[in-house]
Amino acid sequence: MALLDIQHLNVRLATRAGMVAASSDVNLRIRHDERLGLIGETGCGKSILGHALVGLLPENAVATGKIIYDGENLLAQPEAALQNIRGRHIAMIFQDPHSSLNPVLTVYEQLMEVYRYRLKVPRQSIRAMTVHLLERVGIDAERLDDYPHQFSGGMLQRVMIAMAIAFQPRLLVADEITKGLDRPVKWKIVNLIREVTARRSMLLITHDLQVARALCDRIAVMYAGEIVEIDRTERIFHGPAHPYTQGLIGALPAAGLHPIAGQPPGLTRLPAGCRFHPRCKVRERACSQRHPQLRPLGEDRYVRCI
Ligand SMILES: Nc1ncnc2c1ncn2[C@@H]1O[C@H](COP(=O)(O)OP(=O)(O)OP(=O)(O)O)[C@@H](O)[C@H]1O
Ligand code: NI
Repeated sequence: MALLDIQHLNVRLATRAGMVAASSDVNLRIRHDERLGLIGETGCGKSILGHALVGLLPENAVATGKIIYDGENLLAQPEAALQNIRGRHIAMIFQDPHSSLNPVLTVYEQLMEVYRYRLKVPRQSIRAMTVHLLERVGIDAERLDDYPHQFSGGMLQRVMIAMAIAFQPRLLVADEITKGLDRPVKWKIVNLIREVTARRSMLLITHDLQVARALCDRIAVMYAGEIVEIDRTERIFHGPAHPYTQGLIGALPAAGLHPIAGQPPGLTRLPAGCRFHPRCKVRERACSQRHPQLRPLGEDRYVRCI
């Protein structure tokens, strides 16, 4: 059985411009001890999907379908139950440390807040636990009383990782955690993520296909709110089945940097038929008429193409 089973998830966001279809009939399983990548162009709904898993959707969101964890549908749980799951079972590493950390608190004070909120233990033990936690992510104990602005981007990302693993969650949702980092720092963070996810599951949301390749067992490709392909990582890179995935791989430097022509559709006005057909190089007449389903294409392989 999967650790997390997303079934027929639809997320709609009410905006002035109309309803944004951020997730459309998403079916996705995250297995035990698996790192699953989620890739796709900007605005295709990756972060909204990630937030749905931790019960942190924006107020204007309406979600239907099921997110099954431990036999329970998270979408049907009251906030109190979700608070118990968040952090302890499913934790998110947020995109931007600068906006997620409080600038007027030292790193120790922020981590203490994280612990104090959950555990009724004396201050002394919290200090020791915090030192231990920071050591796990490669930060010296002597930096404990520094403020966020005294840390580099890579070090702040380590603090964010520490906060996310503080309660040993079974699933980490990591959203663009290497964004904006210099190359060497980025690969150090990748190695740290590999270490801290050695015996847990992760959904890794990223634009960086090389990072996804280095970390993930399987990759799900999202386009205009839909999953269009799921496969084992190496097959995604060596023999992608969906023309959109082929386009993403073809846009990599190693493949000659050929971007996919055109833009993704706005999520308030989706094209009929296959959502990718206006940009697809191999489209046929039926592609503008029939909306393809995600269908199995061999073991562990799914594609949404006619
Ligand atoms: N709070 C919100 N209210 C209304 N629309 C939103 C809200 N948050 C996101 N959206 C819209 O939902 C869609 C999906 O956004 P999301 O942030 O999930 O995309 P993404 O794939 O994570 O993009 P990126 O790669 O740029 O982070 C976008 O069209 C976005 O404009
Ligand atoms: Ni995002």
